Amino acid sequence: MVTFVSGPVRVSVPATSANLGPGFDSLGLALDLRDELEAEVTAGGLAVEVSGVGADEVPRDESHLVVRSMRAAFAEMGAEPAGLRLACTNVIPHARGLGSSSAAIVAGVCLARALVAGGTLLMDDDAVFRLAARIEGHPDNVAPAFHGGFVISGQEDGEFYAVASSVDPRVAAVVFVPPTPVSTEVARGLLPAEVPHADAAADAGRTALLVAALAGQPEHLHRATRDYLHQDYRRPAMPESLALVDLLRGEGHAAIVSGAGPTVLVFTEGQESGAAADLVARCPEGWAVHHLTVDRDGVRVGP
Ligand SMILES: Nc1ncnc2c1ncn2[C@@H]1O[C@H](COP(=O)(O)OP(=O)(O)O)[C@@H](O)[C@H]1O
Ligand SMILES: N[C@@H](CCOP(=O)(O)O)C(=O)O
Repeated sequence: MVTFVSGPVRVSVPATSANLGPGFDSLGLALDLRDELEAEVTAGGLAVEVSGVGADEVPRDESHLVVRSMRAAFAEMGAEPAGLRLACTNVIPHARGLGSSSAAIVAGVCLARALVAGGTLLMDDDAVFRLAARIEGHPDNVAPAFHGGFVISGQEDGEFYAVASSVDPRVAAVVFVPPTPVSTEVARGLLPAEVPHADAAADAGRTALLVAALAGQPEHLHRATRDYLHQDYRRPAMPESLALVDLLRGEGHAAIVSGAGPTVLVFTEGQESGAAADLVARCPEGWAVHHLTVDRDGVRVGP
C-alpha cells in the first residue's frame, strides 16, 4: 500500500530556453531563474496558493498545471492522497518562451514523487523525465528543467530520451522579455508540415556546430545559432522579437528566439562582460531584461 511522507516537501525548478536557434524540439538550456513550490498531503480537499508572475491568470482548481502533473505522477505510482495543499511562488514569465509550462510540469511530478514514501523506488529519474515530456508533448524544455545544463533530447519509437552535453563556463545569456505573451500552442500552429531539403540540411549542420560551440568554442556561437526551421515562420506572431533578433545578429551577436518566443535570447561570454552590460542597456521600452547564468542543477527537491 502506498503511504505518504508527513509534512511539506519543496522543489525549485529553473527556466529553460529551448531550440537555441537551429535545435528545434531537441536542444534546451537551463537558466538561473527559478520557481519555488511547496506541497503537502492533507486530510481532504485541494488548496492552491499562487504568488508572483501569472498569479492572476492561473486557475486554483484541478486544472492548474502543477496539480494536473501531480495527479498524473500519483496515478503512475498508484497513490491517491486524501487532500493536497500546494503553494507556488512564480518567477518564470508565462507564455514568453522561457519554459514556464515545463517548469510547472517537472515541479508537479517531482513534488508528487517526493510526497510518496519511497517514491524514487516507484518512479526513477527516467520515469519522471518521460512522464513530464509526455505531459508537455515535446522534451526540449523538460529535459534541462529536470537535469540542468545543456541537454539534447528527442523521441524514438514513441519514447523520449535525453543526453546531457557540456557548456563552456564562459557562456551566459541576456534575455529580453516582451510584455505580451504568445502561447507555445499558437506559435507551433504557424509551422509548416514540410520544409525544403536544403533548409533541413543547413539546419542540421548548424545544430552540430552549436553543440561544439557551447561545449568550448563560443566564438562560433553566432554562426551556430542560425535557424532554418521555425523562427521566420513565427515572425507574424512576434514581429518585434524577430526585428530585434535581426538587428542584433546584424551586429554580430548570437541572438535567437527563445523557445517558441517571443523572448529574445542573446548568448554572452561571462556574467561580468562589458558586452553583456551594453546589451542589457538596449532593452526595448516596456520589456524586461535579465542577465542569466546557466543553471547546472535542474530541479532541486528538499524537505
Ligand atoms: N507555474 C505555473 N502554474 C500554472 N500554470 C502554468 C505555470 N506555468 C505555466 N503555466 C501554464 O502554461 C502556460 C504557458 O505555457 P506555454 O504557452 O507553453 O509557454 P512557456 O512554457 O513558454 O512559458 C500558461 O499560460 C499557463 O496556462
Ligand atoms: N520546441 C518548442 C519549444 C517551446 O518552448 P516554450 O518555452 O516556448 O514552451 C517549440 O519551439 O515549439
